[in-house]
Amino acid sequence: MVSGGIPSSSLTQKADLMTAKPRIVLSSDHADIELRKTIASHVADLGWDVVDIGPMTSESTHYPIHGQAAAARVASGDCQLGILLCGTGQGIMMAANKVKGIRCGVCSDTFSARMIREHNNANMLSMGARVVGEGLALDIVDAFLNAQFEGGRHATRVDMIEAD
Ligand SMILES: O=C[C@H](O)[C@H](O)[C@H](O)COP(=O)(O)O
Repeated sequence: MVSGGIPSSSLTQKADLMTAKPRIVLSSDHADIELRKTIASHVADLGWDVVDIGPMTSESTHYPIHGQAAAARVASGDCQLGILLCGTGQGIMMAANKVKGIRCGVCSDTFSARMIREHNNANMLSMGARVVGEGLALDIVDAFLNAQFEGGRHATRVDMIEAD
């Protein structure tokens, strides 16, 4: 079927793009998979397409595996943003930041969560599941998701981070 010279398949693809939800990847180690599931539900309620790559059990695991797997989803463009959890948020953040194109910060407060996007154009947020409680974690997530990169002088600095 052709409408106005444009194949209907193209129109469908365009409509899909216009209605597509932004996608976010979540991962953690074993420190608190329940908090990760709570965050996943919260972020889905905010309208995000949530890709929760686990782990799905609390069996002891290694945070570099999960941090780098999630980071790869962001670096590839499959997901726009990512949220990570481990005991402190530190180890999984370090692992994620080894992936080129990833700017991940650990946050225990909402001000930092806003600023890592406004100034640092962070594309991943990490939190310590043994540091923050559920209420604060959700506030931190909201602050991160609601903030926008300001560009300008901050873009110059982020470009310096990204330079080889
Ligand atoms: O930065 C590392 C994270 O906090 C880990 O979640 C933590 O080291 C795991 O410790 P454990 O194996 O004693 O649960």
